[in-house]
Amino acid sequence: MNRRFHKMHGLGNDFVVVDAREDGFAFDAAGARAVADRRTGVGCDQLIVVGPATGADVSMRIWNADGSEVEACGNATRCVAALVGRDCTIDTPGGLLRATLTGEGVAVDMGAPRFGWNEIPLAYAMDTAAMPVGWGPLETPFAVNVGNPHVVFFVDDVEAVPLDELGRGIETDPLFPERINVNIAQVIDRRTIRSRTWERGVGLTRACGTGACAVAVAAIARRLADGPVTIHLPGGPLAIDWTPGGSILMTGPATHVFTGELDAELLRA
Ligand SMILES: N[C@@H](CCC[C@H](N)C(=O)O)C(=O)O
Repeated sequence: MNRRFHKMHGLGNDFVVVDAREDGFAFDAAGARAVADRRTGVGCDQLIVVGPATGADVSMRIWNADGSEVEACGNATRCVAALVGRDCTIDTPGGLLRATLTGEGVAVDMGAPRFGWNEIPLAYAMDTAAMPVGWGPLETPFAVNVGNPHVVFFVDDVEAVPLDELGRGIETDPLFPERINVNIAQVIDRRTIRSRTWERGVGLTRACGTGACAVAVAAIARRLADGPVTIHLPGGPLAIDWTPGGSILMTGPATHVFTGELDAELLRA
């Protein structure tokens, strides 16, 4: 039997969203890879399954294009709220999130960031606010877990960094036992930052919502910026607010692109 899906975007971060609130249908790694494959499947950065929940309005599961199941996806969280069509709570593997529909998009309370080396996680103890490590021109990153693991490198010009060449080596470095999302950030002024992300399990994407949260937290914690900060990603801007000790608030658009059907063959992958 074919299954309906929604192609949705969060600033060009590209999702296949399956609404399984009625039957709780789920994928496995092979099924997720088959759907995400841009040659033989539908193609997406992440496969998202919205399911029933206890203690929340809905649940959300997230698979990267390589089939890895992960804890958080900021851009897809806004898409799920837009699909639900009202303010809602969303149970994710990274924690319970609250989403509010605004006039122009969706605001999500992404919870409090975590900074402990074993909470990122890293393979061994070190200062996560200025890690004494480097890969080529990228040095001394800030590490933070915003539901999923990120490092942020501050650079002079995000366009000048060959993130396509450096990303995979950093993502898979043994220093990161669960791999890592890699962000580069250029501070324009205290309320404006440009950023690009190499996503764990995907590669370069047009936008990464949790990446934008990580960049804003890193910039505010290093006293390079003040919240609220606008993070300019290749796919467009996201507003992020955070006060040390508090939760991260992410506000941005969620776009419904089209509705389609997953071929039954793909579901048997
Ligand atoms: N696109 C996402 C992040 C998706 C998960 C990430 N690749 C990971 O492996 O943690 C976002 O908008 O946050």
